[in-house]
Amino acid sequence: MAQKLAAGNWKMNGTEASLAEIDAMIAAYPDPGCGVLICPPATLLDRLSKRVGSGPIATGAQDCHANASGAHTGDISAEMIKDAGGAYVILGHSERRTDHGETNEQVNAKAVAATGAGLVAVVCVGETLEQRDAGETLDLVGAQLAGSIPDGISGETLVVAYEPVWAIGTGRIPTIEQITEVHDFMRAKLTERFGAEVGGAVSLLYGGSVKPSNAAEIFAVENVDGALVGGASLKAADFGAIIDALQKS
Ligand SMILES: O=C[C@H](O)COP(=O)(O)O
Repeated sequence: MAQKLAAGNWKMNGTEASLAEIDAMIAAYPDPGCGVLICPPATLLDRLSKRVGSGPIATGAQDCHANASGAHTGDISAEMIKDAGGAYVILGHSERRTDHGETNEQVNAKAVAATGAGLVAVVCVGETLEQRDAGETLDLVGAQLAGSIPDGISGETLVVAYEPVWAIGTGRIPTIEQITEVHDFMRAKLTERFGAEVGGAVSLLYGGSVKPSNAAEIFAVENVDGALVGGASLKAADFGAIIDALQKS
């Protein structure tokens, strides 16, 4: 059975002062009944990891290089993330695929590096509005899953996030039927490739304009095991309300 996970992606937001939001969240949810993950910018990962200690909040990074070390200015490796206290790394986010031209093959290599270093890879997939309007969503998501996820993963080493590009930061979410269709499809594809045990154990997150006001209906979808939250993860009150909705789902 897949773990319920509320994951916050702070993107390129946050300084020392932002860590106070985490204190507020720990105080409000000392024992959340679901997994909670925060992926701050790399500059805060070590500080945040020390702040949350061995408590219920896990930390992670937003990207890693496929190599363990070397001449790659500006990049960080999976080993460095682990060393900074991170347990997860987001890979193939649409903002990386768009801003940095990341391909499925590169995401796959990064996932190999991440899991090899003992991290959980949070692999992101999702269509643009043009692709949805052209009826290409399932083909695109299927190709991203096939290309970005390496062989040999398990429910303990992989999380998949479905994030329609047109829903990210726009306040617009797909219909519940559309979310259901894609999540059922992803579960079926993972099961087909990795078998029922692994396919059923991979947490499938929905991401894109998740807020306290829409979280409960999204979490009611059978194959939605949680959310990858951007903007609403920056404020303890909003992210806390999303955690609360996930606990109750
Ligand atoms: O990684 C998170 C997603 O891109 C969603 O961002 P958002 O919640 O701000 O729409």
